Amino acid sequence: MITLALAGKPNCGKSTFFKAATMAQVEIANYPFTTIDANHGVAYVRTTCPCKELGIEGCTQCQDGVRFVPIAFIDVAGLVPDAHKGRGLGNQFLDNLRQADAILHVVDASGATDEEGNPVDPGSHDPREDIKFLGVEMTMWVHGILAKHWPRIQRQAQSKNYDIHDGVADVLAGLGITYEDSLHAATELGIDLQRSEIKDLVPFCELLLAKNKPVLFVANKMDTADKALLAELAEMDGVVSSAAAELALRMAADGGFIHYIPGDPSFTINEDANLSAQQRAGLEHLAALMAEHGGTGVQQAIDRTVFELLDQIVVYPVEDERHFTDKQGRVLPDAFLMPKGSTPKDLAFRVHTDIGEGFLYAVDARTDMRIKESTELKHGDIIKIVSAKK
Ligand SMILES: Nc1nc2c(ncn2[C@@H]2O[C@H](COP(=O)(O)OP(=O)(O)OP(=O)(O)O)[C@@H](O)[C@H]2O)c(=O)[nH]1
Ligand SMILES: [Mg+2]
Repeated sequence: MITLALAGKPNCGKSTFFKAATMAQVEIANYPFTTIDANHGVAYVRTTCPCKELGIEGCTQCQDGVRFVPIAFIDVAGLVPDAHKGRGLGNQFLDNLRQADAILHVVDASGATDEEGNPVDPGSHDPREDIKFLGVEMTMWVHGILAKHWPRIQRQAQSKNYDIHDGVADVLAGLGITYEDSLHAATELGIDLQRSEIKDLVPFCELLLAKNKPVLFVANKMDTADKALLAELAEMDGVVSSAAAELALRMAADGGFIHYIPGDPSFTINEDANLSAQQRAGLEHLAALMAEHGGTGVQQAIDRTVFELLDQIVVYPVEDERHFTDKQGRVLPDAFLMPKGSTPKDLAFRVHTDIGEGFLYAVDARTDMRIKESTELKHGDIIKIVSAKK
């Protein structure tokens, strides 16, 4: 499963974002290091369910044609500058980022927390200062891991059957870094690792990370941020969000007060909702905020990370290609996230190793035509796999 992690300095709203996205019970408070042990949960990527477009009745897998595909989500303890040297609560939290395919870097755009995450008057800290540090911490953490092993790797790489890139891949495998990643990064930088001193390998580590842990910048607390500053942050190719607003909306929807599908630009108040004047005013305030920004940004941040940074598509395997169902008659029962460039055979293996091994051919359910095993699947494809193994 695709795994995303939330990272950033303490008190910027990571757990609020996590709670809104997963509806898990987690601790949220206005002081640094509220979260110590990482929270793990399930969040969802939003996509359009093909059932509407195809006019298929009886889909129970989507809400009004909006389909949510699960991903794993991790909320990590706050990081402070020099965390890689053990500052703050140390670098063990960087370790939690290992499992993540991509990172959402949450920044408190309201400037209401200093660089250590302590509450300060809104606007008294410049959030632009918080943007760079995560990349620096992550790079220096990877550099630290490599440094620990560097003399041994260089020594071993003098032997014939052990290349220096094998050494890099061995110690950084936990981060998903491979032999090819190391080779490509060294080639791109024009460096010979065998002759490099570890102190000169910071750009190498930075490049390895850029390729393996893409980061989306999330300017959170937009509800209390300075408008001009927010516009500037939005220009930096990130997503502007209010995790607190999203959490309030999801709780209100859960309580039956409003109709809101996560990621929608607006919501409607249910007519029979018994709301106090204060609750109604709160919802009106949220509606105005969403109208200004086109939504709360929480779902948008997750979707952009998965579809743009990680280049995923959603594919629907079915067993009955005429009715778009499984054998039990359930409409579009599964939705799989797969990297762009995946083929029907990759999908077969994703369904089950046996199905992959017995792969015979695939049928595009929309056209009812056979497709080649090497055909590149498209976002929204509905595919029947025919396999010798059942
Ligand atoms: N105004 C506003 N406040 C927010 C928003 N998101 C979170 N907060 C507040 O920011 C404070 C910190 O929120 P948390 O979610 O605990 O932050 P965190 O990043 O998990 O903090 P640590 O676990 O300490 O690293 C709380 O008082 C939240 O209510 C937001 O979108 N807008
Ligand atoms: Mg937290």
